[in-house]
Amino acid sequence: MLEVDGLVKAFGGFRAVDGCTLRVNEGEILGLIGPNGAGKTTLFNLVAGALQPSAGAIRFLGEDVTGLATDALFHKGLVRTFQIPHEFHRLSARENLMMVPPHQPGERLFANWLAWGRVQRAEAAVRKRADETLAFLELTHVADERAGNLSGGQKKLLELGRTMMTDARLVLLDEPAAGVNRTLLRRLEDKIRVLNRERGYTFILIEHDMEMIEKLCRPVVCMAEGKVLVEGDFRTVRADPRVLEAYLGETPVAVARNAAGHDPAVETLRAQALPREDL
Ligand SMILES: Nc1ncnc2c1ncn2[C@@H]1O[C@H](COP(=O)(O)OP(=O)(O)OP(=O)(O)O)[C@@H](O)[C@H]1O
Repeated sequence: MLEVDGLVKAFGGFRAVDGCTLRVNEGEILGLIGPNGAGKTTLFNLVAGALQPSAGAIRFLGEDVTGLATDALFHKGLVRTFQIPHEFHRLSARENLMMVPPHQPGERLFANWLAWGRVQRAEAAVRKRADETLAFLELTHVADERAGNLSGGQKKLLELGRTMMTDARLVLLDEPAAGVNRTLLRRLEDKIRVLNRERGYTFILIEHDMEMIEKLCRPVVCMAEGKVLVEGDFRTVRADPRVLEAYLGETPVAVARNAAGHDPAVETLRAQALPREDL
């Protein structure tokens, strides 16, 4: 579904993405992990058309989409969510969803005068889809609430809902678990799973929450220094010494020594870098 080949993004002399090659097959939930600064979000920005690559190629559904802008990709079914939700905070949750579908007839002044009935029918259809989306996400009770007043988890669910207002094929989720409480996190995981299994969405998910990665993602790709370091199922990636080395910035020998308990500082670092003993 998505083929990324030798992708590079340079900021001045620094390569945030440095020859990244990656495949995503239809139906997968691919987990993208890696230490801070590995280039994950920059890769998302390149794939979603928010940044122009310095080199390399991106193909989506067999078509070369390198350098296409976000809205062109959106129309092809490639959409993304943000680490920090981008809601219109003064609009209600429902209105936020209703804003998503492009080219609504009511957006054109003359259509409002000349084809009032058509505008009304189109708006009713979008409203129905928004209400179905809110029901799916179990957010009906906050449909009329200002989006700015929603909790962090509800905003993340609403972000997911925005992707459901389009005919998305590939959804890029940037840290969906960040700032979400445990209860809403379980719901978010369930909804991602249902969208994947029952509605045919393919996902790439950037996440530092290894529990979520383990539950949802196959395959898992670990990036470091702008490149794919290791790819495989969660257990394989977790067991790979290069992954621990990338997270801790240690040589394999030092990691092995510290794993034997010689340096309590590294144990602390490991606990901080890799929450809940996951890696
Ligand atoms: N616009 C920019 N200009 C200069 N450097 C940038 C820019 N955007 C990102 N970088 C740098 O590129 C590197 C990769 O950043 P990126 O945000 O892609 O990493 P990440 O893997 O998503 O990290 P995190 O897990 O912390 O979100 C970082 O060193 C970052 O400072």
